[in-house]
Amino acid sequence: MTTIRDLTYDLLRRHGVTTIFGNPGSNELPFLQDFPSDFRYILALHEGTAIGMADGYAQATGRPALVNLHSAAGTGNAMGGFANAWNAHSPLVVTAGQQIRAMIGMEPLLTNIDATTLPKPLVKWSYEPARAEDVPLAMSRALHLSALPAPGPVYLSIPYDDWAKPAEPESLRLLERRVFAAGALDPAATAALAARLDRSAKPVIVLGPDVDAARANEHAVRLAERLKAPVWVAPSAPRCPFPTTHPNFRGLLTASMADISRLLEGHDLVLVAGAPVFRYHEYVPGPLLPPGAELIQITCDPDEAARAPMGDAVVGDVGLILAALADAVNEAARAAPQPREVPPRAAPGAALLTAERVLDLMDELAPRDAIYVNESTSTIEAMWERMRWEKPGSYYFGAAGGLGFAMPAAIGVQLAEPDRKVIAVVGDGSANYSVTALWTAAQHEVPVVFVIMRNGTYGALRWFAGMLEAERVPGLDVPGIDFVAIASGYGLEAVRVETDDAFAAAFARSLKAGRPSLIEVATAWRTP
Ligand SMILES: Cc1ncc(Cn2c(C)c(CCOP(=O)(O)OP(=O)(O)O)sc2=O)c(N)n1
Ligand SMILES: [Ca+2]
Repeated sequence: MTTIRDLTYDLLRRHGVTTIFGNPGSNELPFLQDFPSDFRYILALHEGTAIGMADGYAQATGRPALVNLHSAAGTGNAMGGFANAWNAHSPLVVTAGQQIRAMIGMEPLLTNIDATTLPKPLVKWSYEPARAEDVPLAMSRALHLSALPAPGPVYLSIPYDDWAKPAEPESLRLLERRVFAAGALDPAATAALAARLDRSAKPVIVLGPDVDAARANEHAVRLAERLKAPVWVAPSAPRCPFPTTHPNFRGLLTASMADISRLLEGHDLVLVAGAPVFRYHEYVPGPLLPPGAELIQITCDPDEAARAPMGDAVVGDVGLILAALADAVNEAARAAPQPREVPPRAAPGAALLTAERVLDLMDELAPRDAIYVNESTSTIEAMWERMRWEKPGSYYFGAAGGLGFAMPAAIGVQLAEPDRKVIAVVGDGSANYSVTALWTAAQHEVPVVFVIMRNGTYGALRWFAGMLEAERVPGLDVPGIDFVAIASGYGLEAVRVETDDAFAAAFARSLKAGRPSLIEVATAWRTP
């Protein structure tokens, strides 16, 4: 007899989902029992870590990742991770164990009350099957839906007595299903779009995370080079869609209406690909576009297209559309953009290391194809100015700005990219939100280099307090945290450094160690 559990694991195998991230409770044990030897379970000590690892893994593999949480409490602990995954278009299948069907009505302990409401609106679909026999179809639907455009997290609440029930023979058909999304523009639409770009006197390209998710960076380069157009990265960037060393690269757009229009001033056509229009952050009112500018957005997300406050939009496969446009546009007659001004390397030997000096040392010492998972929130701008990211999948940041992403996501990314070095750059405030990730890294020997930038304060909030003229705000300092002791407590090798030579030596050691390690580096706080 094929049980619901047997068929579910077969479905997961067919989708290549053989890694399960999770933190179990009694409701989850029947799903996990007789755990198949061709699967691996990555235990997180907190559900925020579990979903963060799954998010990093899903984004780096480009395939659905499964995270199994404990009923309502586990789901609640993961909600910050849902926010990041939702904004990142991350294909996550999140399951939570539900109480036994015979008791749910009495709401005993561990009942996930109104389970499907809990994760909304941060999921594409949320479901608790009416019958045990419906679980395989629900899992099949969840796996397909999480990956179909726009990708995103889905949630299943499954009563724990369902797993041992027999699967209906007809549900075995689910194993054969293949679901593909089309998504290229028809030739006429491509030609019309290309013609509009060719007619533009001064086009500019703004790229978002879905270009990197589609691994379409090279098509964006070809299009920018043929159009001889400068390229900005869309604001609040959770990924790097264009080589920062390319002469057309201009940098990360500041995340306010007024600043974006100022930076794009003089352009008559703004082509946005793979990003919402726009993921603003600070409120600095101003024109949504510079005078005389038109905007065209290419997005995989119908809602992004529908909610944009200006311009035209095309919904489709971002990679296919960029590739077709790069083939269709003419070689522009104008001069190619001149390379941007890159800040000089920070001076060595300062009494207290500047963040810029740490970033420069990492950029110089790390392999060129290293991957940075960032949560040092006051140094984002400096990273985009200084770091040389050239390959797809070189940078990740929590897409909803929800802290607690980087440390676990770095583990997920490293599991997905064993041949590239993953470096988590985390502020001494952010490092506390999913600090349990250090234990999982140690237990599974995932060789992430965790760099904790210790400036003793919530730096980004200090900047915001200034911008918002919010004076005399409490709770902005985080002094006296000993990350070396914390890391050692979780079984991780760790070192504290105060000088650039000591940092360089420790960082070089960590890069070669082949096992996880943490470096706590004291940096001078300064307003970005
Ligand atoms: C889950 C969560 N809680 C709180 C915040 C608010 N927050 C907080 C608390 C920040 C300070 C982070 O400080 P840090 O030490 O990690 O980095 P910097 O000192 O470089 O800013 S930035 C920010 O948006 C958040 N984004 N996400
Ligand atoms: Ca800090």
